[in-house]
Formats: sequence, C-alpha cells, structure tokens
Amino acid sequence: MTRNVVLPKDIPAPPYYSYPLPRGTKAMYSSNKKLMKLNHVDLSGGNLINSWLDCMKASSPTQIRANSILSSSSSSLVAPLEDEFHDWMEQHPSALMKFEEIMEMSKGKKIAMFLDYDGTLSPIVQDPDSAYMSDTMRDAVRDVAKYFPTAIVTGRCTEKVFSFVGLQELYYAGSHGMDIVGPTKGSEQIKSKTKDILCQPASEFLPMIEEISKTLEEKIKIIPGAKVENNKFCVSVHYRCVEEQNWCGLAEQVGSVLKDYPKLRLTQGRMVLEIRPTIKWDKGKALEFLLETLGYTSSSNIFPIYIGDDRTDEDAFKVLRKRGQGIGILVSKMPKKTIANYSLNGPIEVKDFLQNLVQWKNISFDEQKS
Ligand SMILES: O=P(O)(O)OC[C@H]1O[C@H](O[C@H]2O[C@H](CO)[C@@H](O)[C@H](O)[C@H]2O)[C@H](O)[C@@H](O)[C@@H]1O
Repeated sequence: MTRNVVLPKDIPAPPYYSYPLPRGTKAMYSSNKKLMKLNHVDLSGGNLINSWLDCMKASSPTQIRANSILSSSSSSLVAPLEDEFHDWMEQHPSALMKFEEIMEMSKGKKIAMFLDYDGTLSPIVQDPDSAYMSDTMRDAVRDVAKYFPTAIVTGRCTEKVFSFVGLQELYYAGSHGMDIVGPTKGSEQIKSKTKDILCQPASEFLPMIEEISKTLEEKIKIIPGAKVENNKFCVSVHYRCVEEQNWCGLAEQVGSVLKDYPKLRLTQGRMVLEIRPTIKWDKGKALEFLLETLGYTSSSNIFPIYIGDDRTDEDAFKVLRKRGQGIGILVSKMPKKTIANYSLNGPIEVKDFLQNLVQWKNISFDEQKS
C-alpha cells in the first residue's frame, strides 16, 4: 500500500493550560490597527502564548510542507522518513488491511461504533460551515447503524453535527461529549426534531460560553480570516484562514479574553483553539457514558470501535486501552503520536471500512441462516 510520506516536526502534547496569563505578555499595534509582532517577556519560565504558537506552527500545513520539501530535496533524508513511516505503519497498521484480524477479535462480541465527525466522516475544508459529508458516507453510516449501536462523538455542537449527518437513529455526543442525545423515537419527536437529552455535564457553563463566544467574536474581528464557532458548551476559534504572521495576535486576543474566565481552559485541535469548561469531561468520558447507556458497563461481551482523527480522540482511545476492549483507529495520512491500534488514511478509507463491516455482517448473517 502506498501513502504520501509527510512527516511533521514533533507536535507537542495537547496543552491543557490554566490561567492567568504570564504577566509581561502584551500586544503592540501600529496606528492603522494592523497587527504587529507580539512582544513576549517570559516571567514565569513557561510563556503560555509562545507555547500555543509553537503548537499552532508545528501543526501548520506550511511547516508540514517545509518538511516534505526537505525530504524530496535530498535522497539521504528520504530513507529515514520512509523508515519512520514504515515503523509507524507497523505499530498502527491499516484497519482495512487488517480487517479480517479485527473481525476475528470481535467474534462472539457485540460491536458498537463510535465515529468522530470532522476529518473522519467529512474531509477537512477551509470553511467549518461547509464541512459536509458525502451521500455515500451517509449511506455507509446508516447501514452500519442498522446492525450496531452507532454514535457520533464530536467537538461540534449536537445540533450542527446533526444537521450535517441527518440520521435520526444515531446517538450524538456533541461539544466534546458534553451534550449527549439519544436516537429519535417516534414520529412526534421526528416531526419536532427533538431528541432525548441523556447527559449535559456542563449545563451550568452555558451562559458563560455564550458570553465568551460573543466577546471573542468582537475581539477577533481585527484579525482577517479568524472565525469563532459557538459549539454550545465550548467555543472554537479557527485560524485555518489566518495568515501565519497574525497567529500571534490571535493567540494574544484569545488569551486576553480567557484570562477573565478561570473556569474555562484551552485545548488545541486542527488549526483551531478550543475553549471549554475545566470539568473533567472529554470524549473518553462520553464513550464510557455511552457504553453504560447501552448496558455494557461491566460486560466483556462488547467490542467498541472508535474512529477519529484529532488529538481530542486520544481520550477515547485511552479509555478503550484501559478497558482492554475493542479498538481505536486513527485517521491520518502521516505518522502521528497516538495510542490508537490501527489507522486509516482519510474519510474515503473510513467509508470503505464501514462498508466492509456491513458486508461482513451480511455474510455472517447469511451463513447463520444456511
Ligand atoms: O471532534 P471533531 O468532529 O473532529 O470536531 C473538531 C472540530 O472540527 C471542526 O473544525 C475542523 O474542521 C473544519 C472543517 O473541515 C476545519 O475548517 C477546521 O480547521 C478544523 O479544526 C469544527 O469546526 C470545530 O468546531 C470542531 O471543534
């Protein structure tokens, strides 16, 4: 199997920093309000804004492209990169290549499917509001859900992701698992588009998130390309369309707002800064909650499959490792630090995997009948 070998520099572990900001970190603006380089004074030995920037830069396409150019300009550099890719693939083999092995492991157990949305079911695009999934992907998810309990676990708010996926029969764990709803039951519920709320551990944060979202929207107006997305129990600040020279200014703006909210913390995703409550809740906790809801709290008879592409999905992979149940599949085109067991190189391979699963279920169902 061939894949593009593009190795990023080491991406630092997700920074779960707490506030206040280090004193001495301040922005300077020219008179025409254009952002200038920030002036950082490291007073604490751990400059927060600079750490964010390191993370933002390490995961930027420019950085990744630079590494790829480097690898193609010298054949002596290509070999180690290929070796590294090969080693990584040995540790996280393709879930498609190892499909039979996975099915063998699941034998006699009930599969439950957990799917991240962005980068897993839909390709990553510039505009978060246009991250649509394909009809073939929707069909594949619908078919999987006919056989196995299926949940979407996402950083998006539940309403938004439901508007993209549009399948009533699924569980949805939006806002990084802080808003879990069950499948829609009955025609009345379908008509009114309401769903059963199963868990909202951060409900008290709703007004705070609403407030910070509005403040951030105002603050980042001066930064071309920056976008705030209110995800109900968390907020995303997107910088995919922001010029790299303005990232520092953006981080500074976010920092200046966040310092007044000690009950909120910042994490990072794919070209996005995410602000969320400090409560101990993440996609891993949501996965545990859903397994419990499905009646599998202490059952050894369950085989959860979790597919995701983001750092936030690592919390769910960790839960599966800890339980010694099921598998985690990382969606990535390049080697990344992960505790997932297997890999898939993008949404198209995810769709293939889901279709294989349905086909396998159909065949084993026919075998049982004959
Ligand atoms: O947990 P996920 O379903 O992976 O959601 C994480 C974030 O995904 C979205 O942002 C990402 O996808 C966008 C569309 O492809 C892309 O433009 C952005 O750069 C990515 O970070 C979503 O917009 C965020 O709110 C989610 O938190």
